[in-house]
Parts: sequence; C-alpha cells; structure tokens
Amino acid sequence: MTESVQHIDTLARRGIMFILSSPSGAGKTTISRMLLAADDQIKLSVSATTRPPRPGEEDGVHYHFVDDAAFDRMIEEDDFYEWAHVFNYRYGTPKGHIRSGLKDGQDVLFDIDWQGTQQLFQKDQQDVVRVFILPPSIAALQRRLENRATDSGDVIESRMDRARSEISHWDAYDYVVINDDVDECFAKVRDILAAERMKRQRQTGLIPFVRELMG
Ligand SMILES: Nc1ncnc2c1ncn2[C@@H]1O[C@H](COP(=O)(O)OP(=O)(O)OP(=O)(O)O)[C@@H](O)[C@H]1O
Ligand SMILES: Nc1nc2c(ncn2[C@@H]2O[C@H](COP(=O)(O)O)[C@@H](O)[C@H]2O)c(=O)[nH]1
Repeated sequence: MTESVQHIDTLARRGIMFILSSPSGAGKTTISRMLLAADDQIKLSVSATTRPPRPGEEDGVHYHFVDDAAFDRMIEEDDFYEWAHVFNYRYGTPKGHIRSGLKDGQDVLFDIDWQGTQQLFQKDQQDVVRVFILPPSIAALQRRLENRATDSGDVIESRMDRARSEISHWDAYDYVVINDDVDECFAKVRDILAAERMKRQRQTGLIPFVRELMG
C-alpha cells in the first residue's frame, strides 16, 4: 500500500510557466508572494528592470535592478526570453535555467504584463498557463494603489490611466480571477495551479506507470 502511494507521488511531470498578470494594483504581487510562501514546488522568475526600487524591494529578490546600459547589453547578448516597455521603464525575463528546469518538473511563476505573456506563449504554448487578475472595481484599484503608498500621485495617475487598456487584454488569458477577498482569490489561483499540474500531457511519468499497471 505505502509502496504504491510513494510511487504515485514521485511520478515525473513537466514544469509549468505560470503567469500572473493584471492592471497595476489589482494584487498579482500579493498573490504571487502568497503562492511562493505556500508552495515550495514553484519559484519566481526574477525580472530585470530599469525602474528604481520601491522601499522594501531587494535587488536580486524582487527584481534585478539595472540601468539602461546594462539592459541594452542584456538585449544585445540575447539574455531575455521576452522584454517590454511598461510605464516608461523596461522590464524583461532573463532566460536563466527556465527551460532545463521545466524538464525536471520545476514550476516557474511570472509576474509580467500582457506583452510578455504574449511573447512567452508564442515561444512555449504547451508549458504556459496564463492567469489574469481583475480588481472588483476601478475605485478599489485606485484605493489599493493609494493605500500601498509606494508611488507618487503622478505615477498612480499614469497607472490608473493605463488600467483600462491593460484590462482590455483579459480575453488573452486561460483563467480570469477577480481579487475581491484576497484569501479567496489566492485559493482559486492555487486550485488552478493544482489542476494544471495534473494535466495528462504534463505527467511524463504516466506512460511508464500505466505500462507497468497493465503488465
Ligand atoms: N483583495 C485585496 N483587498 C484589499 N487590498 C488588496 C487586495 N489584494 C491586494 N491588496 C493590496 O493592494 C495593493 C496592490 O497590490 P499588489 O502590489 O499586489 O498589486 P500588483 O498588481 O502587483 O501591482 P503592480 O503591478 O503595480 O506591482 C497592495 O497594497 C496590496 O496589499
Ligand atoms: N513584460 C514584462 N512585464 C513585466 C516584467 N516584470 C514585471 N512586469 C510587469 O510590469 C508592470 C509594472 O511592474 P511594477 O513592479 O513596476 O509595478 C507589471 O504589470 C508587471 O507585471 C517582465 O519581466 N516582463
């Protein structure tokens, strides 16, 4: 009994490129952090950005904070999976070891915008799962940006100006979750990840397992 359960638990599978996008302030960073704290099978893809750090953000943990020259160099050296202009800065996903990790069953979490999502999806449809987070209302979105108190009034205004155009990309995602109550939203995102892990195509260990079952 115990022996077969252990066997099932260790079935090999491909990792997932799990993308969370949303208009600024809807809560994707909050949900990402909850997921990373609760699940040790998923790790964050740490983006490079030319944006200056916010209070409390650490280089190499939340972002790799680089200047324009370093970002240009990374582009020239083909270091990015994808990159985009967002809110007057540049943001990019370093290639790192993502592809080899996927083969070993490593899930990777991406907190990126719709442009990056499109680029990753074009490169790797089978491994990408796209989740879009919506705020319960535009007023709540504004309140969240104001309460977060990490950006100036001007920056908040420009993020609010872009919110509607960001939201217009909702239908390019596999799942859409409204973040009203943060715990409920987190539970839904976690369920999506759990279900996606169980997809037959991802469970590469199933073929030998079923062969063995069938003798
Ligand atoms: N369900 C919620 N109810 C109330 N406040 C929330 C909820 N979810 C997140 N917040 C708060 O809203 C603020 C914005 O959240 P967060 O930074 O996660 O948004 P974001 O989508 O990552 O924004 P950005 O794209 O600007 O980084 C934070 O202060 C966070 O604590
Ligand atoms: N295309 C990419 N978008 C990214 C990446 N890293 C973050 N982002 C998105 O930028 C905005 C703003 O982020 P903030 O931290 O300044 O609030 C947000 O939508 C992020 O999801 C990336 O590597 N590529």
